[in-house]
Amino acid sequence: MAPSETSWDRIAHTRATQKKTHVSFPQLKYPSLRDSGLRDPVQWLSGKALDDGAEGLWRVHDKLYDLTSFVEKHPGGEEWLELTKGTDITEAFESHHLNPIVEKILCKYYVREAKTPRNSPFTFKEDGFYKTLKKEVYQELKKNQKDDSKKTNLITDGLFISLLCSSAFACWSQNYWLIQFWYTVSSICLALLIVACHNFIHRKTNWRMFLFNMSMWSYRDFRVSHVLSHHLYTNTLMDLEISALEPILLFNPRKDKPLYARLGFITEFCFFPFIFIISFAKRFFSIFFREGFLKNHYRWHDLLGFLLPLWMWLVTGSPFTKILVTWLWIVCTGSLLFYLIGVNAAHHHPDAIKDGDQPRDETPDWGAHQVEALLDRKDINGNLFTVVTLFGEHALHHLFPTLDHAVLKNLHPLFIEVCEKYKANYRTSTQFQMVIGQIKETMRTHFKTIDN
Ligand code: HEM
Repeated sequence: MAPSETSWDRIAHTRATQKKTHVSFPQLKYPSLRDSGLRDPVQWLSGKALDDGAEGLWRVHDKLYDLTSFVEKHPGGEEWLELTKGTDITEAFESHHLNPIVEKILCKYYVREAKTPRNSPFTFKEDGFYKTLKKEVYQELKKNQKDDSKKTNLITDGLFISLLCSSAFACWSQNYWLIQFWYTVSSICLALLIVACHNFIHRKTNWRMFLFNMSMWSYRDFRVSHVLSHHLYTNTLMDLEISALEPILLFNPRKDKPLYARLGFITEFCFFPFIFIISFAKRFFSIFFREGFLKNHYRWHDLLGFLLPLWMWLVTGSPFTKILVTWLWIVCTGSLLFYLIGVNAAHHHPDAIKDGDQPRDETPDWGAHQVEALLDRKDINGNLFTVVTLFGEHALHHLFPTLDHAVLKNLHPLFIEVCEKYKANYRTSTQFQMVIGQIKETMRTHFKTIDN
């Protein structure tokens, strides 16, 4: 029998304080390296390797595979398998492939059974919500040949060109108000471009994903923090998009949340502007204090962010200081806007399950958990531009991250049908309600039970 509200509150608080297990999933040990060091993607992957029982190989469910000879052949690109060596890739494997042929290919690389239970609460039962939906989506996509993805490409390319033009105008202009105008346009274009690029980062290697680095952040890091962590373990203790912001911003409910964290919806305005630059600095300085970082994690595309000031200088010939100041303003304002869009998009609302809340099931279906951990915004989902630039169609995007955002709306009727069949807890909201929800969520200290 489920514990009453008071007993859940007490149990959850004890688990949260002891930090030995997850609060919502006590069968899992507290993630190694979660609360120490840089809280960056490399550390997250190292901690996961310690906990996953993959024995230096790749784990899928309870089997270990040696994919060394497959890495270069992987149609989705080498990077995914290179990054995840030594970890459990079950969630990534299940959610990134619709075509059942991948399971046959995987069999060829089987080595042995894993010795420990999986370090994840999620299940993928053949007749469960996610696998059923996946099979139906695969059939639906085969029927529906209309390819709208060109529109997403156009939106992304348009934002990139607008960023180049407006940043140059911001340097060219002499009039104070014109400078302010073009700088604002440029910052908005940068923030929206970075969100739009995220559509491409989830997929096989492609040139548009590199545009993400115009922010000074790294798409490679984002592949870990967003694609492999946030998307696969949404709102759990393994979600790096939550732990990386701690202890300044604490989205998971905790009884002992300090006042500064409860006021996170205000303090976030002070540090969101610097996250793009800080992310660049973290990667750059890691070269000097992390063994092997230069060879294993630093790449030529880490320098792409400097193309924007170089472009501004080449086309306008403005003095160095003017270029530097204008560019830094654009990057910092872009960072603020990007993060404000992100934290108000789907997950940070009291109705979305977080670690600490009582789960309906301690071993939930992965897809059902995704639906439970977010709210879709109906006013954003109606238009492709807002979907692409404001993280719209969030539920379907989480469930099928490799599909272009333009395709998702066609899958909605089928998605709702399967949600109803499996009683998945799909909810919608509006952008305004999400902003209010984010404020409440930063202040939330109580643990929700399944009845409230
Ligand atoms: C970390 C785990 C993995 C990730 C994140 C990943 C990611 C991806 C991505 C993004 C694509 C491109 C999908 C598309 O454009 O539609 C892809 C395709 C593919 N991957 Fe993986 N992959 C992973 C592991 C594996 C494994 C273990 C295998 C098999 C041994 C595999 C086999 C394939 C195949 C065959 C395709 C082409 C599928 C098709 O075209 O229908 N992947 N993968």
